[in-house]
Order: sequence, then structure tokens, then C-alpha cells
Amino acid sequence: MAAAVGIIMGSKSDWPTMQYTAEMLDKLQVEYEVKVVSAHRTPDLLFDYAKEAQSRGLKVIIAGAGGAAHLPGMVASQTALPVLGVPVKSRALNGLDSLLSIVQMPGGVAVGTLAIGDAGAKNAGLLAAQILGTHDQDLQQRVEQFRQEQTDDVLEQPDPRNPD
Ligand SMILES: Nc1c(C(=O)O)ncn1[C@@H]1O[C@H](COP(=O)(O)O)[C@@H](O)[C@H]1O
Repeated sequence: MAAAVGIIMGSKSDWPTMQYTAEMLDKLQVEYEVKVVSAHRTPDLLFDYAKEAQSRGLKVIIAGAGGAAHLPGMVASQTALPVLGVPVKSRALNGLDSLLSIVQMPGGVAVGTLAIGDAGAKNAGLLAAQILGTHDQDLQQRVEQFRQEQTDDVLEQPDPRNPD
């Protein structure tokens, strides 16, 4: 089946974070592709990727980047597909730079910004599945099942001192 979600990232060094997006999509049985694309280092590739995404069948793009994280915003400027931005934790500023450069888009070009780091990457996969689930009842059910299991896990083990 063709990929519905494109996971892109500014560098291969972002993969330890972005793997959590892939893991969530695997769990929810959503097809995706993974690629390093950088607004700074491979600008032509970025434009081609964003412009061709819709015609290749992608429905949502998830872009992770750290530091001066222009990737999500630049992708969003070149496609009408929904773009979710994941601020990757930077060494110098712990990802605050990544967060601010992704979240502070000018009005008129939207990027849905997730939390910094692993949790943001995980939630980007979940949110992409929820978006796709609005047109796919089976997927919506898998999302609901995932959430129910999460709830059950918490309720079954309410005492944090007793892991068994
Ligand atoms: N923020 C961007 C962009 C971009 O926005 O186009 N391209 C690379 N980067 C980021 O640079 C950081 C360091 O990259 P290296 O580890 O390759 O030096 C990564 O977190 C990457 O996302």
C-alpha cells in the first residue's frame, strides 16, 4: 500500500527521536515513508518533496528538526497537506530553539506543533493517525483501542511503588 504519512527530518541525527513517530504508526498499522530532507542542506530536495507529496498519495507530513528548525514551516509553505512539526531536542538549548522556530509561524501558513523530543514525536504519529482516522473507521477504532489499553494500564497499576 502507498504511504499515507511522510516522516521527514533535518538530519539522520534526528532519527533517535523520530523513531517514536514510526513506532506509533507501526502500532496503529499506518503506512509511512521515512527520509532525511533539510531546508538548509538540501533545499531543492525539500521543494521537490513538498510539491510532489500530494500527488504521490501522502495525506500528512510529519517534519522533525532541531535548532533553527525551518523544515516544517518551509514544507508547509509548499503543500496544502497538513504538516505536523516535531521540535527535536538540541544540544545547546535543549530544544527550546527548535520549539520556538517551529511554533511561531506567521498567520496564513499552518504547522501543528508537538512537544519537544520523544513525546512530541510519539504524539505526532498518534495525531496523524487521528487525522487519517476521520476518513477510515478501522483506523479510528485502532486509535480508540490504543487509548483504552493505555487507560487500562494506568487503572490496573495505580500504586507507583508496586510495579507487579
Ligand atoms: N533544523 C534543521 C534543518 C532544517 O530546518 O532544514 N536541517 C537540519 N536541521 C537540524 O540540524 C540539527 C543538527 O544536525 P546534525 O546532527 O546533522 O549536525 C538536527 O537536529 C537537524 O534537524
